[in-house]
Amino acid sequence: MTALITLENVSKRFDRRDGSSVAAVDAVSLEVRTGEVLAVIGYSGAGKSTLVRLLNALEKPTSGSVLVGGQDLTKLSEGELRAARSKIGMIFQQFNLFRSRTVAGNVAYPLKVAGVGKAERDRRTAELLDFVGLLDRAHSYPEQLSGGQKQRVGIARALATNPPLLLADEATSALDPETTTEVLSLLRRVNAELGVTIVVITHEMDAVRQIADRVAVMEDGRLVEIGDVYDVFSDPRTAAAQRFVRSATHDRPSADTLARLRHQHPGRIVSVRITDEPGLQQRIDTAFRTTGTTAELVYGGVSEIRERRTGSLTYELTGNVDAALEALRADGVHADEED
Ligand SMILES: Nc1ncnc2c1ncn2[C@@H]1O[C@H](COP(=O)(O)OP(=O)(O)OP(=O)(O)O)[C@@H](O)[C@H]1O
Repeated sequence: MTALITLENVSKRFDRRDGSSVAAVDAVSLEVRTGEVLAVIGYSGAGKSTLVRLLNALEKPTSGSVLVGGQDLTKLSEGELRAARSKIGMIFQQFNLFRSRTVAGNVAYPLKVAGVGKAERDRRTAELLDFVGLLDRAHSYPEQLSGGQKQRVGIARALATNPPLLLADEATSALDPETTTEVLSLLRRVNAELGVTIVVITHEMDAVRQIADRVAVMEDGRLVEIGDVYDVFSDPRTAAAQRFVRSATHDRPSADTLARLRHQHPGRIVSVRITDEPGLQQRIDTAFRTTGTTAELVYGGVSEIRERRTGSLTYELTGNVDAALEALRADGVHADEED
């Protein structure tokens, strides 16, 4: 798969008032593949917004290069940058719609700026509003719309000039969970039906789970983990990714739940990772049976990511628990004793 965006060893430092400086983005190398949905996650201050501003050339890196569609953004003149930016659609948390323009006026605006004639503008605007399901609201004003509808207008407007790339900066953070799901499924259609590559910046792991093909985890300006969303969810490698996954999946007991489980169950509490490997349940049962261990299922959850099974089951084990754990691990089953 070819790369639409390549970041090579990109850093962005900002000077602070006290004379020190902060690396908002610190030596990040990253490829965004043509046609994928890549989610970039991280807590507040991790450097996500700065990364987006580097991708659309609103910031220049202190060092490193940013290639979009083979063009090094750091080497372009201001005129060339404007042209490059017009090939990148953007949507925002606060929608950033023009309040004084109608829905159709908002969507047509980038076409007007690009010098597209009225007839073609009207045709394209209607086509986009139809795509996002808002044709009947063409003459409404933004303030007459719900948050989800506003974001759908934002998406239509971002796509007006047919950009191959869409950047979504916290695009669902102001929406309730149900509306979030609607907007995310629209973005999935934008990707699948229009072939637009999408970079989603978010602190919401649930959004990642619903939309992304791959996920990149940022912490203190650095890219600490990147992988297929299934792999990162089912086997997060770094502490930062583990924290995020825990926040979105509730298949492992929380500290409170664990305390209660311990109170009710005197045996040892062990969580086993569930993946989509065939025959996994049978292998788990065999490890318990052959070691004479009694297993009582006390907690757990199994769900799907990208149509693949993932989750965790927590057992109270009594009997020869050490031998059971050894048998599980020897068979490649990931088992953690809860501490
Ligand atoms: N223009 C700036 N001047 C000085 N420091 C900045 C500037 N922009 C960002 N920073 C600093 O860089 C770091 C990363 O900020 P950034 O906004 O990119 O993080 P973020 O992950 O997007 O966080 P949030 O979700 O809160 O926006 C922070 O420490 C921030 O204070």
